[in-house]
Amino acid sequence: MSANFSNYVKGSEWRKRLDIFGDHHSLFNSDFDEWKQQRKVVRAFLSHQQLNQHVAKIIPDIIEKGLIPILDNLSEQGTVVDLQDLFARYTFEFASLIATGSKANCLMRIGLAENQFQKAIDDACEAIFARLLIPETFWKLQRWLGIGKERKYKKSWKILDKFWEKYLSIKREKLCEDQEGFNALTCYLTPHEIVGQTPTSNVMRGNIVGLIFATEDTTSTALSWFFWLLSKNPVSEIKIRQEVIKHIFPQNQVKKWRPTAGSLEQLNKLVYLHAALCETLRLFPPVPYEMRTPLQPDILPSGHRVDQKTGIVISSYAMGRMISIWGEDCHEFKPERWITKEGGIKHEASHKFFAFNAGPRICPGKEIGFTLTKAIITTIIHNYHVQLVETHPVTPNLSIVLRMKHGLMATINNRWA
Ligand code: HEM
Repeated sequence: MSANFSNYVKGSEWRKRLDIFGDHHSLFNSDFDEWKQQRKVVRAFLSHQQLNQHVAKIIPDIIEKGLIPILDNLSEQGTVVDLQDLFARYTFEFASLIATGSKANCLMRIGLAENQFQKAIDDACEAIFARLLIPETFWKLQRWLGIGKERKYKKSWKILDKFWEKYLSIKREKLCEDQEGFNALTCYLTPHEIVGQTPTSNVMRGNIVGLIFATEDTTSTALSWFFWLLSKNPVSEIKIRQEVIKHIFPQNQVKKWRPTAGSLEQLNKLVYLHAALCETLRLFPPVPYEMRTPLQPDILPSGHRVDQKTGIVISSYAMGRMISIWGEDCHEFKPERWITKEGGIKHEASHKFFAFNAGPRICPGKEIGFTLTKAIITTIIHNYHVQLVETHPVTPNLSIVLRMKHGLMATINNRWA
């Protein structure tokens, strides 16, 4: 993935199974020079100063106006909530704003309407997983007959197309009076200095839908497993609460905490929280495996010989649980393994900690992902007590994203009420 990157491509086998994220010109499905070009654009976008400023504004805004009223209400009513769904709404709200500038308003309608984008992505990811397991002729036959997971895949495609058309028409109408801050779609349509010429509608669709998926699904999945792991390791929750109090309220005037544009920086001081997040991503990487095809025969570091006919699957889920990589205690949740003797964050090489991929195709949204997760975790842990429903089954879904099959049911209690 790193040392011989150019020999290991996503290739046509990947593309035909994940075609919902665009063709061979789009970021997620391209290789070679096409990918380099798209990658340059997405990197420039994600590291742009204007985006950083926008992110610092919208995260506190979504939490204050969308999430906190819901959490307060759940606490007052004593209602059970599916945290996985709630997290997906929070991250979708964010993803929609940075990708298109449009508000999704899906935190307003909780309990009333399903998040259609999320449902379409979930169904598509399950169908893609099936496409990887069953013979090609079989899923192609299912697609032709419009049955099974292929029926859902087709429906998902239509829903995502509808979202895309809506985004595009809103944007085209409002382009001149765009007050929604820095977002990828405006950059594509303007065209912005980081994009150059406006790409085809197909490429834009693939990249925008892909960006929303990459932002939303990964971070909400990480959040769900984080709270599940914390429920099994209450000492870690206490440590995070103590750390928040120590660093955010140094004068000991402990009170409610809401993130503000200025306060997001404070989250970087929370070493134990960062360690607990890395530990979650080690044990439950939202993207549980990567697939590649070699262009030329090669010998893997393991000694295995591979050639053009070898489909390579690298399981980050398995890697996170290997004694040879993480030691005898690899199955334990131990945030301490990420903390140096001096109390700083211990950085692990990406080929060891593979949750964000490794090499040139490493996730370009890693830092934003950490900010997004830390802001909501700190808000929830400091202000509320989360009690998971003990009897509710928690199992991973069979999909290309490691979501929970039945969600994560919990009750919420406001600590300040
Ligand atoms: C916990 C959070 C996240 C995790 C675990 C994660 C993980 C990954 C992984 C494993 C890949 C490689 C997938 C592949 O092989 O195609 C990837 C790609 C990508 N991620 Fe993330 N991601 C996270 C958050 C984000 C966020 C918040 C953003 C955007 C703000 C983002 C944007 C992207 C993009 C654009 C790519 C495609 C890069 C390329 O193909 O060159 N990710 N991510």
